Amino acid sequence: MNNVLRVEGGRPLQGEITVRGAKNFVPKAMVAALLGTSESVLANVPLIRDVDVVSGLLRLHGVKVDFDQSHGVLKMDPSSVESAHVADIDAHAGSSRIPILLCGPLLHRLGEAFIPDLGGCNIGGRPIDFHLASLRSFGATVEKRPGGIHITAPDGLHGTQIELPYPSVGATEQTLLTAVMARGLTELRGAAVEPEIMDLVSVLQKMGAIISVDTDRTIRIEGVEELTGYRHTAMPDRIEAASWGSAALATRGDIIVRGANQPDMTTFLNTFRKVGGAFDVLDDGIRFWHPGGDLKSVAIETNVHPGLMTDWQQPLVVALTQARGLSIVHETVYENRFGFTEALNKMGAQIQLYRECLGSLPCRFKQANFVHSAAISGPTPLHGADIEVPDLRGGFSHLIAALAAEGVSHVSGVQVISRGYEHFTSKLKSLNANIQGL
Ligand SMILES: CC(=O)N[C@H]1[C@@H](OP(=O)(O)OP(=O)(O)OC[C@H]2O[C@@H](n3ccc(=O)[nH]c3=O)[C@H](O)[C@@H]2O)O[C@H](CO)[C@@H](O)[C@@H]1O
Ligand SMILES: C=C(OP(=O)(O)O)C(=O)O
Repeated sequence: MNNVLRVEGGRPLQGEITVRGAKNFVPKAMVAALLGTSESVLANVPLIRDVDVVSGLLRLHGVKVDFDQSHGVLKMDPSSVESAHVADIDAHAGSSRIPILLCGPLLHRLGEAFIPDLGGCNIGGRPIDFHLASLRSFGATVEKRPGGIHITAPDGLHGTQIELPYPSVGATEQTLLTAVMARGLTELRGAAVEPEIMDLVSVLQKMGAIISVDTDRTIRIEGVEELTGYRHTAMPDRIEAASWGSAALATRGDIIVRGANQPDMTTFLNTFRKVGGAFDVLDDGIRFWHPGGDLKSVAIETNVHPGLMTDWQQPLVVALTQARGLSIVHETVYENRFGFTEALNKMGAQIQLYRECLGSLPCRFKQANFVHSAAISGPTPLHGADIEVPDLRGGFSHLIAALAAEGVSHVSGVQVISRGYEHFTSKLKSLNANIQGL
Protein backbone atom coordinates (compact mmCIF):
# COMPACT_ATOMS: atom_id res chain seq x y z
CA MET A 1 0.00 0.00 0.00
CA ASN A 2 1.12 3.54 -0.75
CA ASN A 3 1.93 5.62 2.31
CA VAL A 4 0.08 8.79 1.29
CA LEU A 5 -3.65 9.06 0.81
CA ARG A 6 -5.33 11.87 -1.08
CA VAL A 7 -8.65 12.44 0.63
CA GLU A 8 -11.38 14.63 -0.78
CA GLY A 9 -13.67 15.33 2.17
CA GLY A 10 -17.11 16.74 2.75
CA ARG A 11 -19.09 13.56 1.98
CA PRO A 12 -20.90 11.60 4.70
CA LEU A 13 -19.59 8.05 5.19
CA GLN A 14 -22.46 5.70 4.45
CA GLY A 15 -22.84 1.95 4.20
CA GLU A 16 -21.74 -1.05 6.17
CA ILE A 17 -18.48 -2.67 7.15
CA THR A 18 -17.47 -5.62 9.33
CA VAL A 19 -15.02 -5.67 12.23
CA ARG A 20 -13.22 -8.89 13.08
CA GLY A 21 -11.15 -9.96 16.10
CA ALA A 22 -9.68 -7.38 18.46
CA LYS A 23 -6.15 -6.08 17.92
CA ASN A 24 -5.73 -5.95 21.69
CA PHE A 25 -6.79 -9.57 22.16
CA VAL A 26 -5.73 -11.66 19.15
CA PRO A 27 -1.93 -11.24 19.53
CA LYS A 28 -2.20 -12.19 23.23
CA ALA A 29 -4.17 -15.34 22.42
CA MET A 30 -1.40 -16.13 19.93
CA VAL A 31 1.19 -15.82 22.70
CA ALA A 32 -0.94 -18.10 24.92
CA ALA A 33 -0.73 -20.80 22.21
CA LEU A 34 2.97 -21.14 23.11
CA LEU A 35 1.96 -22.62 26.47
CA GLY A 36 0.03 -25.55 24.99
CA THR A 37 1.24 -29.06 24.30
CA SER A 38 -0.97 -29.30 21.19
CA GLU A 39 -2.27 -27.17 18.32
CA SER A 40 -4.43 -24.09 19.00
CA VAL A 41 -6.99 -22.75 16.54
CA LEU A 42 -8.07 -19.13 16.69
CA ALA A 43 -10.92 -17.86 14.51
CA ASN A 44 -12.04 -14.32 13.59
CA VAL A 45 -8.41 -13.19 13.18
CA PRO A 46 -8.02 -9.89 11.30
CA LEU A 47 -5.35 -9.06 8.75
CA ILE A 48 -3.46 -6.45 10.74
CA ARG A 49 0.23 -5.87 11.23
CA ASP A 50 0.36 -6.85 14.90
CA VAL A 51 -0.84 -10.33 13.88
CA ASP A 52 2.00 -10.54 11.32
CA VAL A 53 4.54 -9.45 13.90
CA VAL A 54 3.47 -12.07 16.44
CA SER A 55 3.21 -14.79 13.74
CA GLY A 56 6.83 -13.96 12.85
CA LEU A 57 7.93 -14.16 16.49
CA LEU A 58 6.15 -17.49 17.03
CA ARG A 59 7.71 -18.95 13.87
CA LEU A 60 11.16 -17.85 15.05
CA HIS A 61 10.52 -19.92 18.16
CA GLY A 62 9.64 -23.05 16.23
CA VAL A 63 5.84 -22.72 16.30
CA LYS A 64 4.16 -23.84 13.06
CA VAL A 65 1.80 -21.02 12.13
CA ASP A 66 -0.76 -21.45 9.38
CA PHE A 67 -3.02 -18.46 8.64
CA ASP A 68 -6.03 -18.94 6.37
CA GLN A 69 -6.40 -15.22 5.72
CA SER A 70 -9.67 -15.26 3.85
CA HIS A 71 -11.47 -17.15 6.63
CA GLY A 72 -9.46 -15.51 9.42
CA VAL A 73 -8.46 -18.86 10.93
CA LEU A 74 -5.05 -19.19 12.53
CA LYS A 75 -3.57 -22.55 13.49
CA MET A 76 -0.57 -22.62 15.79
CA ASP A 77 1.32 -25.81 16.59
CA PRO A 78 3.85 -25.34 19.42
CA SER A 79 4.93 -28.97 19.73
CA SER A 80 8.55 -28.16 18.90
CA VAL A 81 9.25 -24.80 20.52
CA GLU A 82 12.90 -23.79 20.41
CA SER A 83 15.09 -20.78 21.21
CA ALA A 84 15.27 -18.22 18.45
CA HIS A 85 18.45 -16.55 17.23
CA VAL A 86 18.85 -13.21 18.93
CA ALA A 87 19.71 -11.52 15.62
CA ASP A 88 16.43 -12.74 14.11
CA ILE A 89 14.39 -11.54 17.07
CA ASP A 90 16.20 -8.20 16.95
CA ALA A 91 14.61 -7.60 13.56
CA HIS A 92 11.28 -7.28 15.41
CA ALA A 93 12.54 -4.53 17.72
CA GLY A 94 10.23 -1.55 17.78
CA SER A 95 7.44 -3.34 15.91
CA SER A 96 4.84 -3.79 18.64
CA ARG A 97 4.30 -4.06 22.41
CA ILE A 98 3.43 -7.76 22.32
CA PRO A 99 6.95 -9.30 22.56
CA ILE A 100 7.16 -8.50 26.30
CA LEU A 101 4.28 -10.94 26.82
CA LEU A 102 6.40 -13.82 25.52
CA CYS A 103 8.42 -13.80 28.77
CA GLY A 104 6.34 -16.17 30.90
CA PRO A 105 5.49 -18.68 28.14
CA LEU A 106 9.11 -18.85 26.91
CA LEU A 107 10.43 -19.24 30.45
CA HIS A 108 8.02 -22.14 30.96
CA ARG A 109 8.87 -23.76 27.65
CA LEU A 110 12.59 -23.03 27.32
CA GLY A 111 13.87 -21.62 30.60
CA GLU A 112 14.98 -18.38 28.96
CA ALA A 113 13.78 -15.57 26.71
CA PHE A 114 15.29 -12.71 24.76
CA ILE A 115 12.79 -9.90 24.28
CA PRO A 116 13.53 -7.16 21.72
CA ASP A 117 12.95 -3.49 22.52
CA LEU A 118 9.25 -2.73 22.28
CA GLY A 119 7.33 -0.60 19.81
CA GLY A 120 3.71 0.49 19.95
CA CYS A 121 2.25 3.97 19.87
CA ASN A 122 4.29 6.86 21.13
CA ILE A 123 1.67 8.31 23.45
CA GLY A 124 3.67 8.42 26.66
CA GLY A 125 6.79 6.90 28.24
CA ARG A 126 5.21 3.42 28.40
CA PRO A 127 7.65 1.88 30.89
CA ILE A 128 7.63 -1.88 31.60
CA ASP A 129 8.53 -1.65 35.29
CA PHE A 130 5.32 -3.43 36.42
CA HIS A 131 6.02 -6.28 33.97
CA LEU A 132 9.57 -6.75 35.24
CA ALA A 133 8.56 -6.50 38.91
CA SER A 134 5.91 -9.16 38.29
CA LEU A 135 8.35 -11.49 36.51
CA ARG A 136 10.98 -11.05 39.26
CA SER A 137 8.41 -11.86 41.89
CA PHE A 138 7.76 -15.20 40.10
CA GLY A 139 11.51 -15.90 40.41
CA ALA A 140 12.77 -14.63 37.05
CA THR A 141 16.09 -12.84 36.57
CA VAL A 142 16.13 -9.98 34.12
CA GLU A 143 19.26 -8.65 32.44
CA LYS A 144 19.44 -5.68 30.07
CA ARG A 145 21.23 -6.58 26.81
CA PRO A 146 21.85 -4.48 23.68
CA GLY A 147 18.55 -4.33 21.75
CA GLY A 148 16.42 -5.93 24.44
CA ILE A 149 16.30 -7.93 27.67
CA HIS A 150 17.39 -11.45 28.51
CA ILE A 151 15.30 -13.35 31.06
CA THR A 152 16.02 -16.59 32.85
CA ALA A 153 14.46 -18.48 35.74
CA PRO A 154 17.26 -20.54 37.30
CA ASP A 155 14.97 -22.07 39.94
CA GLY A 156 11.79 -22.18 37.88
CA LEU A 157 8.75 -19.96 38.36
CA HIS A 158 6.66 -20.08 41.53
CA GLY A 159 3.30 -18.58 42.50
CA THR A 160 3.43 -15.19 44.16
CA GLN A 161 1.49 -12.18 45.47
CA ILE A 162 1.48 -9.08 43.31
CA GLU A 163 -0.23 -5.73 43.71
CA LEU A 164 -0.12 -3.51 40.63
CA PRO A 165 0.36 0.21 41.34
CA TYR A 166 -2.05 0.89 38.44
CA PRO A 167 -4.39 -1.55 36.63
CA SER A 168 -2.09 -2.03 33.65
CA VAL A 169 -3.52 -4.17 30.84
CA GLY A 170 -0.14 -5.50 29.75
CA ALA A 171 1.15 -6.22 33.27
CA THR A 172 -2.09 -8.07 34.10
CA GLU A 173 -1.68 -10.20 30.96
CA GLN A 174 2.00 -10.75 31.77
CA THR A 175 1.05 -12.03 35.22
CA LEU A 176 -1.70 -14.30 33.85
CA LEU A 177 0.50 -15.81 31.14
CA THR A 178 3.23 -16.51 33.72
CA ALA A 179 1.08 -17.63 36.66
CA VAL A 180 -0.95 -20.28 34.81
CA MET A 181 2.01 -22.69 34.84
CA ALA A 182 3.95 -21.37 37.83
CA ARG A 183 4.20 -23.67 40.87
CA GLY A 184 1.44 -22.85 43.39
CA LEU A 185 -1.03 -20.02 43.82
CA THR A 186 -0.69 -16.47 42.49
CA GLU A 187 -2.80 -13.60 43.76
CA LEU A 188 -2.86 -10.47 41.63
CA ARG A 189 -4.41 -7.38 43.21
CA GLY A 190 -5.16 -4.14 41.37
CA ALA A 191 -5.60 -6.06 38.10
CA ALA A 192 -6.97 -4.59 34.88
CA VAL A 193 -10.28 -6.18 33.85
CA GLU A 194 -10.70 -5.05 30.24
CA PRO A 195 -12.90 -7.37 28.11
CA GLU A 196 -9.80 -8.34 26.11
CA ILE A 197 -8.25 -9.65 29.35
CA MET A 198 -11.43 -11.59 30.16
CA ASP A 199 -11.27 -13.18 26.69
CA LEU A 200 -7.66 -14.17 27.40
CA VAL A 201 -8.82 -15.72 30.69
CA SER A 202 -11.38 -17.72 28.66
CA VAL A 203 -8.65 -18.95 26.33
CA LEU A 204 -6.40 -19.94 29.23
CA GLN A 205 -9.29 -21.72 30.95
CA LYS A 206 -9.97 -23.69 27.74
CA MET A 207 -6.29 -24.69 27.83
CA GLY A 208 -6.67 -26.10 31.35
CA ALA A 209 -5.80 -23.11 33.57
CA ILE A 210 -7.56 -22.37 36.88
CA ILE A 211 -8.29 -18.66 37.19
CA SER A 212 -10.85 -16.77 39.27
CA VAL A 213 -11.66 -13.08 38.88
CA ASP A 214 -13.18 -11.19 41.82
CA THR A 215 -15.15 -7.96 41.63
CA ASP A 216 -12.43 -6.06 43.52
CA ARG A 217 -9.76 -6.36 40.79
CA THR A 218 -8.24 -9.47 42.42
CA ILE A 219 -7.35 -12.37 40.14
CA ARG A 220 -6.28 -15.71 41.61
CA ILE A 221 -4.48 -18.26 39.52
CA GLU A 222 -3.69 -21.84 40.58
CA GLY A 223 -0.69 -23.01 38.61
CA VAL A 224 -1.06 -26.28 36.66
CA GLU A 225 1.63 -28.55 35.23
CA GLU A 226 0.38 -28.78 31.70
CA LEU A 227 -1.83 -26.82 29.30
CA THR A 228 -3.23 -28.06 26.01
CA GLY A 229 -4.10 -26.20 22.80
CA TYR A 230 -7.42 -24.35 22.46
CA ARG A 231 -10.14 -23.56 19.92
CA HIS A 232 -11.52 -20.06 20.27
CA THR A 233 -13.26 -17.29 18.33
CA ALA A 234 -11.72 -13.89 19.07
CA MET A 235 -13.91 -11.16 20.54
CA PRO A 236 -14.62 -8.36 18.07
CA ASP A 237 -12.55 -5.18 18.02
CA ARG A 238 -14.47 -2.67 20.14
CA ILE A 239 -11.92 0.07 19.39
CA GLU A 240 -12.28 -0.29 15.64
CA ALA A 241 -16.08 -0.42 16.03
CA ALA A 242 -16.11 2.81 18.06
CA SER A 243 -13.74 4.45 15.58
CA TRP A 244 -16.23 3.83 12.77
CA GLY A 245 -19.00 5.17 15.03
CA SER A 246 -17.03 8.38 15.53
CA ALA A 247 -16.37 8.54 11.79
CA ALA A 248 -20.13 8.37 11.12
CA LEU A 249 -20.70 11.20 13.59
CA ALA A 250 -17.90 13.47 12.37
CA THR A 251 -18.90 13.15 8.69
CA ARG A 252 -22.69 13.37 9.35
CA GLY A 253 -22.89 9.82 8.02
CA ASP A 254 -24.58 6.49 8.72
CA ILE A 255 -22.52 3.32 9.20
CA ILE A 256 -23.56 -0.20 10.14
CA VAL A 257 -20.68 -1.90 11.92
CA ARG A 258 -21.26 -5.64 11.65
CA GLY A 259 -19.58 -7.53 14.47
CA ALA A 260 -19.73 -4.63 16.98
CA ASN A 261 -20.76 -5.99 20.38
CA GLN A 262 -22.85 -3.77 22.66
CA PRO A 263 -21.76 -5.13 26.09
CA ASP A 264 -18.10 -4.33 25.37
CA MET A 265 -19.02 -0.80 24.31
CA THR A 266 -21.53 0.37 26.94
CA THR A 267 -19.46 3.34 28.08
CA PHE A 268 -18.71 4.46 24.52
CA LEU A 269 -22.39 4.17 23.56
CA ASN A 270 -23.44 6.32 26.55
CA THR A 271 -20.99 9.02 25.51
CA PHE A 272 -22.00 8.74 21.85
CA ARG A 273 -25.62 9.29 22.87
CA LYS A 274 -24.78 12.27 25.11
CA VAL A 275 -22.93 13.90 22.21
CA GLY A 276 -26.11 13.57 20.17
CA GLY A 277 -25.19 10.57 18.04
CA ALA A 278 -27.84 7.94 17.26
CA PHE A 279 -27.27 4.19 17.37
CA ASP A 280 -29.30 1.07 17.02
CA VAL A 281 -28.15 -2.30 18.34
CA LEU A 282 -28.76 -4.98 15.70
CA ASP A 283 -28.54 -8.75 16.04
CA ASP A 284 -25.07 -8.82 14.52
CA GLY A 285 -23.72 -5.31 14.97
CA ILE A 286 -24.48 -1.68 15.69
CA ARG A 287 -25.71 1.07 13.34
CA PHE A 288 -24.23 4.49 14.15
CA TRP A 289 -25.50 7.68 12.55
CA HIS A 290 -25.71 11.47 12.79
CA PRO A 291 -29.39 12.27 13.30
CA GLY A 292 -29.11 15.84 11.96
CA GLY A 293 -28.98 19.13 13.85
CA ASP A 294 -26.21 20.12 16.24
CA LEU A 295 -24.06 17.73 18.23
CA LYS A 296 -23.74 18.53 21.95
CA SER A 297 -20.55 19.30 23.85
CA VAL A 298 -19.55 16.95 26.69
CA ALA A 299 -17.00 16.68 29.50
CA ILE A 300 -15.37 13.25 29.51
CA GLU A 301 -12.45 11.48 31.17
CA THR A 302 -10.65 8.41 29.91
CA ASN A 303 -10.09 5.61 32.41
CA VAL A 304 -9.40 1.92 32.75
CA HIS A 305 -12.33 -0.47 32.17
CA PRO A 306 -15.20 -0.02 32.78
CA GLY A 307 -14.41 3.66 32.16
CA LEU A 308 -14.19 5.39 28.79
CA MET A 309 -11.32 3.73 26.93
CA THR A 310 -8.34 5.89 26.09
CA ASP A 311 -8.21 4.26 22.62
CA TRP A 312 -11.71 5.62 21.90
CA GLN A 313 -10.65 9.16 22.74
CA GLN A 314 -8.80 10.28 19.61
CA PRO A 315 -11.47 9.49 16.97
CA LEU A 316 -14.16 10.90 19.28
CA VAL A 317 -12.31 14.22 19.60
CA VAL A 318 -12.73 14.73 15.83
CA ALA A 319 -16.52 14.40 16.23
CA LEU A 320 -16.36 16.82 19.21
CA THR A 321 -14.92 19.53 16.93
CA GLN A 322 -18.40 19.50 15.36
CA ALA A 323 -20.32 19.78 18.67
CA ARG A 324 -21.82 23.10 19.80
CA GLY A 325 -20.07 24.54 22.86
CA LEU A 326 -16.98 23.63 24.84
CA SER A 327 -16.10 19.96 25.24
CA ILE A 328 -13.52 18.86 27.79
CA VAL A 329 -11.43 15.69 27.57
CA HIS A 330 -9.28 14.62 30.53
CA GLU A 331 -6.89 11.81 29.52
CA THR A 332 -5.91 9.85 32.64
CA VAL A 333 -4.35 6.73 31.07
CA TYR A 334 -1.49 8.17 28.96
CA GLU A 335 0.40 11.34 29.69
CA ASN A 336 0.93 12.37 26.07
CA ARG A 337 -2.06 11.43 23.90
CA PHE A 338 -3.07 14.77 22.41
CA GLY A 339 -0.26 15.27 19.87
CA PHE A 340 -2.71 14.48 17.06
CA THR A 341 -4.73 17.65 17.82
CA GLU A 342 -2.06 19.87 16.26
CA ALA A 343 -3.09 18.65 12.79
CA LEU A 344 -6.78 19.13 13.64
CA ASN A 345 -6.08 22.76 14.60
CA LYS A 346 -4.25 23.19 11.29
CA MET A 347 -7.49 22.05 9.62
CA GLY A 348 -9.58 24.64 11.45
CA ALA A 349 -10.40 23.01 14.79
CA GLN A 350 -10.08 25.00 18.02
CA ILE A 351 -8.48 22.71 20.54
CA GLN A 352 -6.58 24.08 23.50
CA LEU A 353 -4.37 21.78 25.55
CA TYR A 354 -3.75 22.01 29.30
CA ARG A 355 -1.31 20.55 31.80
CA GLU A 356 -3.99 20.70 34.53
CA CYS A 357 -6.44 17.90 35.25
CA LEU A 358 -9.70 19.16 33.71
CA GLY A 359 -11.78 16.56 35.53
CA SER A 360 -12.23 14.91 38.88
CA LEU A 361 -10.85 11.39 38.45
CA PRO A 362 -7.73 10.56 40.46
CA CYS A 363 -4.97 11.12 37.94
CA ARG A 364 -1.28 10.15 38.02
CA PHE A 365 -0.44 13.18 35.88
CA LYS A 366 -1.69 15.77 38.36
CA GLN A 367 0.97 18.48 38.80
CA ALA A 368 3.38 16.37 36.73
CA ASN A 369 3.63 18.87 33.89
CA PHE A 370 2.12 16.62 31.22
CA VAL A 371 -0.23 18.10 28.63
CA HIS A 372 -3.13 15.71 29.24
CA SER A 373 -6.36 17.72 29.08
CA ALA A 374 -8.05 19.29 26.07
CA ALA A 375 -10.80 21.88 25.60
CA ILE A 376 -12.50 21.72 22.21
CA SER A 377 -14.65 24.64 21.03
CA GLY A 378 -17.15 23.90 18.35
CA PRO A 379 -18.56 23.60 15.90
CA THR A 380 -15.67 24.57 13.62
CA PRO A 381 -15.74 23.83 9.89
CA LEU A 382 -12.68 21.79 8.93
CA HIS A 383 -10.72 22.35 5.73
CA GLY A 384 -8.32 20.05 3.89
CA ALA A 385 -4.59 20.11 4.75
CA ASP A 386 -1.41 18.07 4.37
CA ILE A 387 -1.03 16.10 7.56
CA GLU A 388 1.16 13.31 8.92
CA VAL A 389 -0.11 10.32 10.87
CA PRO A 390 1.41 10.38 14.39
CA ASP A 391 0.22 7.01 15.77
CA LEU A 392 -2.46 4.38 15.29
CA ARG A 393 -5.59 6.04 16.71
CA GLY A 394 -4.29 9.55 15.99
CA GLY A 395 -3.85 8.40 12.39
CA PHE A 396 -7.40 7.14 12.10
CA SER A 397 -8.54 10.46 13.60
CA HIS A 398 -6.61 12.33 10.93
CA LEU A 399 -8.36 10.29 8.27
CA ILE A 400 -11.77 11.06 9.79
CA ALA A 401 -10.91 14.76 9.98
CA ALA A 402 -9.84 14.75 6.32
CA LEU A 403 -13.09 13.01 5.36
CA ALA A 404 -15.16 15.52 7.36
CA ALA A 405 -13.25 18.52 5.95
CA GLU A 406 -14.12 20.52 2.87
CA GLY A 407 -11.45 20.21 0.18
CA VAL A 408 -8.45 17.98 -0.36
CA SER A 409 -6.07 16.60 2.26
CA HIS A 410 -2.94 14.53 1.82
CA VAL A 411 -2.51 12.18 4.75
CA SER A 412 0.97 10.68 4.92
CA GLY A 413 2.32 7.76 6.93
CA VAL A 414 -1.01 5.90 6.71
CA GLN A 415 0.72 2.49 6.89
CA VAL A 416 0.71 2.92 10.70
CA ILE A 417 -3.07 2.56 10.62
CA SER A 418 -2.82 -1.00 9.29
CA ARG A 419 -1.38 -2.01 12.69
CA GLY A 420 -4.94 -2.02 14.01
CA TYR A 421 -7.46 -1.40 11.20
CA GLU A 422 -7.97 -4.24 8.75
CA HIS A 423 -8.47 -3.26 5.09
CA PHE A 424 -9.19 0.31 6.10
CA THR A 425 -8.81 1.79 2.62
CA SER A 426 -11.23 -0.66 1.01
CA LYS A 427 -13.66 -0.20 3.92
CA LEU A 428 -13.49 3.57 3.42
CA LYS A 429 -14.12 3.19 -0.31
CA SER A 430 -17.12 0.96 0.38
CA LEU A 431 -18.47 3.75 2.62
CA ASN A 432 -18.35 6.16 -0.31
CA ALA A 433 -15.16 7.96 0.77
CA ASN A 434 -13.29 9.75 -1.98
CA ILE A 435 -9.73 8.53 -1.34
CA GLN A 436 -6.84 7.70 -3.64
CA GLY A 437 -3.33 6.41 -3.05
CA LEU A 438 -0.73 8.73 -4.57
C1 LIG B 1 -1.59 -4.10 22.70
C2 LIG B 1 -2.52 -3.53 23.71
O1 LIG B 1 -3.34 -4.23 24.27
N1 LIG B 1 -2.46 -2.23 23.89
C3 LIG B 1 -3.40 -1.62 24.80
C4 LIG B 1 -2.89 -1.79 26.21
O2 LIG B 1 -1.59 -1.19 26.23
P1 LIG B 1 -0.63 -1.48 27.47
O3 LIG B 1 -0.88 -2.85 27.97
O4 LIG B 1 0.74 -1.10 27.03
O5 LIG B 1 -1.18 -0.39 28.48
P2 LIG B 1 -1.17 -0.43 30.06
O6 LIG B 1 -2.56 -0.66 30.55
O7 LIG B 1 -0.11 -1.34 30.53
O8 LIG B 1 -0.74 1.07 30.39
C5 LIG B 1 -1.56 1.93 31.15
C6 LIG B 1 -0.68 2.91 31.89
O9 LIG B 1 0.16 2.22 32.80
C7 LIG B 1 1.51 2.62 32.63
N2 LIG B 1 2.41 1.49 32.90
C8 LIG B 1 2.16 0.28 32.28
C9 LIG B 1 3.01 -0.78 32.47
C10 LIG B 1 4.14 -0.62 33.30
O10 LIG B 1 4.95 -1.54 33.49
N3 LIG B 1 4.34 0.59 33.89
C11 LIG B 1 3.50 1.66 33.72
O11 LIG B 1 3.72 2.75 34.26
C12 LIG B 1 1.58 3.08 31.17
O12 LIG B 1 2.66 3.96 30.96
C13 LIG B 1 0.22 3.75 30.99
O13 LIG B 1 0.28 5.07 31.47
O14 LIG B 1 -3.78 -1.14 27.12
C14 LIG B 1 -3.93 0.27 26.89
C15 LIG B 1 -4.86 0.81 27.96
O15 LIG B 1 -6.14 0.30 27.78
C16 LIG B 1 -4.44 0.53 25.48
O16 LIG B 1 -4.41 1.92 25.24
C17 LIG B 1 -3.57 -0.15 24.44
O17 LIG B 1 -4.20 -0.08 23.19
C1 LIG C 1 -2.11 2.33 22.01
C2 LIG C 1 -2.50 1.35 21.21
O1 LIG C 1 -1.84 0.24 20.89
P1 LIG C 1 -0.40 -0.32 21.35
O2 LIG C 1 -0.49 -0.63 22.81
O3 LIG C 1 -0.29 -1.55 20.52
O4 LIG C 1 0.59 0.74 21.01
C3 LIG C 1 -3.84 1.38 20.55
O5 LIG C 1 -4.28 0.30 20.09
O6 LIG C 1 -4.46 2.45 20.47
